[in-house]
Amino acid sequence: MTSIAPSAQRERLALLWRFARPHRRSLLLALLLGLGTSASGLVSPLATREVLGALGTGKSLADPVLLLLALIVVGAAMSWCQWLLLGRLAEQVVYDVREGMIRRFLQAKVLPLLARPSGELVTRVTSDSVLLREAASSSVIGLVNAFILLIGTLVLMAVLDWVLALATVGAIAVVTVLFLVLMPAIGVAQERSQGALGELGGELEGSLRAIKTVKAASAEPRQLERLLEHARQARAESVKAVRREALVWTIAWTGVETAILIILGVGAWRVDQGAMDVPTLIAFLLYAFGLIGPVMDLSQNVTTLQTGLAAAGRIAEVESLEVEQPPVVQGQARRPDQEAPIIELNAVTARYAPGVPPAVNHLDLSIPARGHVAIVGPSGAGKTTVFSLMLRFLEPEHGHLRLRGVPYSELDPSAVRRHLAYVEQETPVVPGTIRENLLFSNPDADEAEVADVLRRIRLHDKISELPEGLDTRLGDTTVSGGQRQRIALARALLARPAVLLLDEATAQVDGITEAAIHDAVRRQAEEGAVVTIAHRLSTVLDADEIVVMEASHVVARGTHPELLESSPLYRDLVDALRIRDTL
Ligand SMILES: Nc1ncnc2c1ncn2[C@@H]1O[C@H](COP(=O)(O)OP(=O)(O)OP(=O)(O)O)[C@@H](O)[C@H]1O
Repeated sequence: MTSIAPSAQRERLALLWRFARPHRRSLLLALLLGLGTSASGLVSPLATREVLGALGTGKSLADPVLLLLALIVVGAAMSWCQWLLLGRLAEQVVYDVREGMIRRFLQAKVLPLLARPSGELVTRVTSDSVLLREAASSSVIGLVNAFILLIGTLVLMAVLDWVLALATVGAIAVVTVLFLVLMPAIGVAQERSQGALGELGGELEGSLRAIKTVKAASAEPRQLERLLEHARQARAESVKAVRREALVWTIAWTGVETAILIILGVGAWRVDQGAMDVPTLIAFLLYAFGLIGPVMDLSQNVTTLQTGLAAAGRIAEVESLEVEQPPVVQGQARRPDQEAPIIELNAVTARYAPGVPPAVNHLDLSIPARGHVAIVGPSGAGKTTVFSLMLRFLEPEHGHLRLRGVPYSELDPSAVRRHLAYVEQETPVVPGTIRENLLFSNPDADEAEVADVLRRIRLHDKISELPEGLDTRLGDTTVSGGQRQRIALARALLARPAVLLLDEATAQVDGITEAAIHDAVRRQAEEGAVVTIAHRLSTVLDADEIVVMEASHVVARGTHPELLESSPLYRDLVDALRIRDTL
């Protein structure tokens, strides 16, 4: 039988407690209410005995009957309050867990985050958090409550008749041992099921994003099979958990039934012997039936706790995502040097994982505060890596980057990024309207600025024609690739960046988009710095300096005419661009 290591169990219990701890006052109150409800339940059989004992003796029944009624009302009121309290608390726990995970995602280092399927991460926020809900709130209370109720019932049973009580304890001890043996496997199966569900989420999200490719490749049946395989795995593991749960429940139920039968048999014998009266036997039987509640509660809550522990493990994994750290600066922070290049890379070496070849190697690059630097090079040369370094998605292994002379290591990642605007090659739109997309990097830009930038990228008329104008909602497919690029460029320009980083699309763009990008780059280069990863001849020709990269090194730099003279690789690249541009 597979089981979770006890140390991991303890860690997860500690984690569960961490989620519950901020609410310990509410938990304590809920526990007290639960105990109150249980106490009123425990007194009821004794009051019943009084009622039964008074029968035929001529004593008034009013007092014990009123007591019984009062116990029922008070018990019900306390149980209602506890329900509300725990329900609210459970939702708060779910919210806290979700908030923690969402924060972690947004603060995490970019590349490790991107390395994980996003759909899989989403399921941790949406579904694992729900599984934690009951575990971190009602199940703990339920366990304590049921345990106390169980002990209380057994004590009162012992007060009534210790021989019968001993027989009951024997039956319960057998059930408890079976419980402890069977329980951990439920947690394992639950965790595997949640894991398979997470993988399904990741794969499904990827498949939906690439749905055009899936259909164009007529790969629906294969993709369906892959997706359903994950769903089947989730089902198989859940069925395993259900089988265990069914066994546990059946054992619990049979244990209680057996205990009742034993009580009935032994009790009848003791009444027959004159060692016990009938009202006491009835009260005892009421307690025995009353045991069903706590025993079932115990098994239910232990199951919930196991599920919660499995979810806590998956949630804890999210916490292992490294976050971007602010720098540790000793002494006075260095002041920017206005004369220094806006960005400088000195002897920078970086790799994506230990042991793999460096993606850039001993790289020197200086970006002046004004002008346009184009980076060209064959695929895999390291061009995008240079951008990732500038944006601090990747940290160098050796060497330094500087922003206006201040080492990156002394700056907060967000302080660096405030000076940069980045237009990705795929130019994703963010969820929301065109306006929200445009104002994404500078929410304070006013209407006039927005209109000016839209004119510059030749989208003003197009957007004005839309019935909802700037408030039109954008989806990945509602705008053309060229329009998406222009929106992304407008978003970057509105941020009024010191450096515009533009990763040009490799796909053909329409004439309007090409001209719009060209004009925007030229104008931006007059006011600030532009660095492009150039895939178009017009962009290369426009650059003040061209940097040629090959196999993680800079192999040549200069102007277009200089490089045509000096660099055979550059000549080949330009020929390839020329051929592509004329296609
Ligand atoms: N996230 C990543 N994880 C691991 N390796 C990566 C990652 N991104 C890039 N690489 C590797 O680093 C090297 C440089 O890649 P980079 O993306 O910088 O090249 P590029 O010149 O931009 O190529 P392209 O023009 O095809 O985009 C390649 O060998 C690539 O396989």
